[in-house]
Amino acid sequence: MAFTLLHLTSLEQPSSMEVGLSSLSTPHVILNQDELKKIAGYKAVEFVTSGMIVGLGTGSTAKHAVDRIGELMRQGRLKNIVGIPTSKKTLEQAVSLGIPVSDLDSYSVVDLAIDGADEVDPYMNLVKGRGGCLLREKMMECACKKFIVVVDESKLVTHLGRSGLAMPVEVVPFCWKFTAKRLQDLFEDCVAKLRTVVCYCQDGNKMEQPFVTDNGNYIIDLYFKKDIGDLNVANNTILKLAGVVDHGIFLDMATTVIVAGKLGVTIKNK
Ligand SMILES: O=C(CO)[C@H](O)[C@H](O)COP(=O)(O)O
Repeated sequence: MAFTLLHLTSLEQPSSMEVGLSSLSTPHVILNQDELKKIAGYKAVEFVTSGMIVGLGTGSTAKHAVDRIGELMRQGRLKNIVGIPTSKKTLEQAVSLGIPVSDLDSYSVVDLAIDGADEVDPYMNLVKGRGGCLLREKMMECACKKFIVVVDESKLVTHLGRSGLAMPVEVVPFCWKFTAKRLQDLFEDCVAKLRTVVCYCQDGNKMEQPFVTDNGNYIIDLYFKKDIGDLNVANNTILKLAGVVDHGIFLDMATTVIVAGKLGVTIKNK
């Protein structure tokens, strides 16, 4: 794997960030997490060239990349792009920006995908799906020649699953409690929880409902108290369980990881 460290000031910056970045020459300027996400997202778009089929990821970091593609298309600096969105939300964003969109049925090979991640380990393995779009993301990212992951430095971990945060698994709604129990039993000291969202009823009362993915499925979030061990074993064991559609462990898929941190941008290639 090769590393490149760029200083933030060496990036071509969006106008809205000019104030924050031009003052980077002054010590002690601290960029917030969203500014770092934007820097990573914009940097990835430098790898997009006219005529490409581009996988459009989902989440607050990927959103910046999609915005930037739209901006460059409006300016005529990128032409003939076709976007393959990984969620209904990204589809809406792309359409609103005037980016032509299609799907994997029409384009089974994607030139380049840009997407965020929840965790990135030193081998460029990922946890994805805390935004709930892991299945479409995995389908698209399996089909792409290059997969650029864009993150701020808070997403870097030494080992996936140790953060104490969720490892998402998409399951069919049918007997989801049964599947959740079986998932929990696969690992020592693991807690499986159905992901829910709070809705407001007409009478103003709050109600908790299962989070439903774009594919009509539920998400079971796994929380590990102990190391999940060999990632390939975890990957296969979870996938084998009937009722599981897919999970958020993305092994050996990223070809480039762009990390925006307080000291600069790191680009890591496979
Ligand atoms: O996998 C994802 C959505 O399913 C996102 O890429 C991941 O959750 C990172 O999101 P963000 O960029 O908002 O931190």
